[in-house]
Amino acid sequence: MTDRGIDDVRAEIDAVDRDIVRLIAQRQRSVVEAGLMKVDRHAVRAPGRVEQVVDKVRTLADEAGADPEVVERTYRAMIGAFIDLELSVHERRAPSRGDE
Ligand SMILES: O=C(O)C(=O)C[C@]1(C(=O)O)C=C[C@@H](O)C=C1
Repeated sequence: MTDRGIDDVRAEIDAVDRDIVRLIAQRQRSVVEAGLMKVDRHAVRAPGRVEQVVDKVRTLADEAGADPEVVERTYRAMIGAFIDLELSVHERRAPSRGDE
């Protein structure tokens, strides 16, 4: 038997969430910088790069003892949100001519 209760486990989850959000903020700064370097909306979406990232994090998940399926789905959702952010940053820098 353990003395740990649900509050202890949730405190641990909350601490992990603080780390995750801090790392998402760090990742966001790099993603926005990458978006500013790209020439058009297709380059922002970079579908080949998305698959590379997903392959890489599935391997990292295996090594770390995380479920690769959970990690892949988390990353696809996160990258989708980052693509929207990059597109809005890109659009503000170079308003679309509607032909991309
Ligand atoms: O690697 C890039 O080019 C990025 O902009 C980063 C990132 C990502 O979040 O991983 C975001 C948008 C692209 O679709 C591909 C990958």
